Amino acid sequence: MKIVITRYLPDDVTKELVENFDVVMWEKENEPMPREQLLEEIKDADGLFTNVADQVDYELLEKASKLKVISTMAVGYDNIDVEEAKIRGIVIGHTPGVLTEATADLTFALLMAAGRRIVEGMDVIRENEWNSWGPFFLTGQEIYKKRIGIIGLGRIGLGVARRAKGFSMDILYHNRSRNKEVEEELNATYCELDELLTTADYVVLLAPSTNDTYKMMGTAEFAKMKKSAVFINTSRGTNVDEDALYHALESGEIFAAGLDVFDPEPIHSDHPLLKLRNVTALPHIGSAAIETRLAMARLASENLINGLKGQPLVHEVR
Ligand SMILES: NC(=O)C1=CN([C@@H]2O[C@H](COP(=O)(O)OP(=O)(O)OC[C@H]3O[C@@H](n4cnc5c(N)ncnc54)[C@H](OP(=O)(O)O)[C@@H]3O)[C@@H](O)[C@H]2O)C=CC1
Ligand SMILES: O=CC(=O)O
Repeated sequence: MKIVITRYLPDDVTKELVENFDVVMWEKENEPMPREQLLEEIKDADGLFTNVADQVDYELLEKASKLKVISTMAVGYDNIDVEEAKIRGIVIGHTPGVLTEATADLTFALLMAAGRRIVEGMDVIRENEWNSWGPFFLTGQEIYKKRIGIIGLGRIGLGVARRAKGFSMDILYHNRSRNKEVEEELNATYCELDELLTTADYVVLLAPSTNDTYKMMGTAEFAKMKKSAVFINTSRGTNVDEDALYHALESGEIFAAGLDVFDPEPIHSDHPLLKLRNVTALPHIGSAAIETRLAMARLASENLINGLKGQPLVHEVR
């Protein structure tokens, strides 16, 4: 059987794949296999090892007449046309859990960086704008004992909430359904989105990208937030109306934003949001800790091997 791997992966990750299958692997780690090549290679492939940046869409699936398993090295799978794959009997694997803590770390790092203007501080030094200590120079927002509102308190949201508890923060969350265990463990309070937006000092978005969450943060939502509030998005860029966010940040409707995800990705240095000093932006590195990425790659590999051997995947997208 043939498998296609769309990024270079180290030998210890691919060892078992190479022993079991004919492997076509793109030679670069940080650049995608060109779309034309992927569309060609997929024609006689049984398995695909992919990630958040490849579009596994109708066009690709139409060409993939032998494809049996799609394994993504990610928890989110909004880049895959799941419905179309299911119609074709293709199973899909993903990597929940192993990336939870690293992504929660990065989310909290962004929260602290945006709230306390950390990157802006470094820019000030680099640009020789540090003249003296000033009473209100680079003043940000406190974090300790402030209120955090988490939209989408699942695995990663829970990790963020646990970190917030360490900072004695008051924790609000909004999901479609309540999680009583989390409420007990963290003394977290469930509330409607409106209450979360109007009262939280830090609004953290961690819901998946779905039809329901598409641009769920827009003009009306940012207008409800406090002027001193900080918005953090480590979910997906599609969940946010970026024009509305730009306006809210530029006009001072909200204090700052910390963003790891954009729509589309990658963004370039001329992106309007990057012109704002109150934006801390990262290139989609939520799970980018070395141990985490290795665990994700190994899990994605296991999913692929199991699927092609006709065994249950460790984590199947249902
Ligand atoms: N920046 C990065 O590098 C990374 C980003 N991610 C993103 O984080 C997302 C979350 O991952 P993870 O925590 O593992 O996923 P989970 O499925 O564990 O959590 C998602 C949570 O979102 C809630 N949710 C779903 N739909 C809505 C909605 N319409 N409104 C409010 N809440 C909603 C769900 O609760 P309920 O069903 O009750 O609504 C659930 O608790 C991923 O889908 C991915 O997009 C993940 C890893 C790394
Ligand atoms: O964005 C990353 C993911 O794992 O989902």
